[in-house]
Amino acid sequence: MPVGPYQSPLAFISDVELDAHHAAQPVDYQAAPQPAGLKLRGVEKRFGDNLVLRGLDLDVPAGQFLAIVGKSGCGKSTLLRLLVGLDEPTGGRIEFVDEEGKAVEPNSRIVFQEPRLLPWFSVADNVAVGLGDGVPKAFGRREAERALKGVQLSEKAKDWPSKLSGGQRQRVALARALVSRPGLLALDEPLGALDALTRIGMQDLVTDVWRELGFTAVLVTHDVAEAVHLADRVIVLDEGRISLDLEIPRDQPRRHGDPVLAELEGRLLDTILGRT
Ligand SMILES: Nc1ncnc2c1ncn2[C@@H]1O[C@H](COP(=O)(O)OP(=O)(O)OP(=O)(O)O)[C@@H](O)[C@H]1O
Repeated sequence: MPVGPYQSPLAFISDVELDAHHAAQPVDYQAAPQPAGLKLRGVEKRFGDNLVLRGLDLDVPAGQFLAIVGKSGCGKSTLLRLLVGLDEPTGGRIEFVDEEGKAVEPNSRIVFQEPRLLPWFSVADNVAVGLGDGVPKAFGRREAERALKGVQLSEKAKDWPSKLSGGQRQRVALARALVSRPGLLALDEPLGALDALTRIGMQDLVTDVWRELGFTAVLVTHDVAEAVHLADRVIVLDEGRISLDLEIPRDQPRRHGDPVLAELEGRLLDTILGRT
């Protein structure tokens, strides 16, 4: 990604879309977080001749944890980008609703597979970037500390990102997304680059922050076990359509290897691989 010598540090983030996305959304940071549910009607996305999403209808209640799985190239990231406003549908509409079904303006954030931290900012300043421009410094510092505490990384606030492990960097990226108390959090394979044990720890952390903060979460993952472990509901995308919509029970603690969850994982895999 080319970064010219005279660009401001924040221009780098604009290049990776993040800040452009944040800057586009004026947010009242003092307001209580308001989970934003989703209402998709006939959502279509076309890139030239390539019709990637073919008229999706989907209702996601405010506060739900939805996971999207499917073969590589089926349109998962494309859908996620539409949900957070990084791109626009070429047909249909996406509406955001509160818990009573009333229309709301969502405060949405996204976490990518790569943490995309600014190497010349401290960990705390990287988190404060998530508040956008124009917030008072003391407020930014306080909120960054709060968000870092939420991802159990308070002791690293003053460090440079280069001193952190991959898992810690991804926790900073999560804190940067959460610092503005989003109503909708999109997660695009956020744990995909982590080793297996770090990944399990991060899965538990994501569950904890989701429970505590109450935002609507939409996770894209290649890992059906991860989808089943984290989400209330998993949808399978296949050639631009939803081929399975599966509710995942939360009536007992979720353990890796649980036979009920394993059966659901099997159904998801069979659907993705066309074995049904
Ligand atoms: N900006 C773009 N311009 C043109 N085509 C695009 C663009 N973004 C995505 N596509 C195409 O849309 C289709 C779906 O891509 P997308 O990244 O959404 O798939 P995915 O399911 O997330 O894949 P993966 O699991 O490999 O990440 C692909 O055919 C891709 O080439």
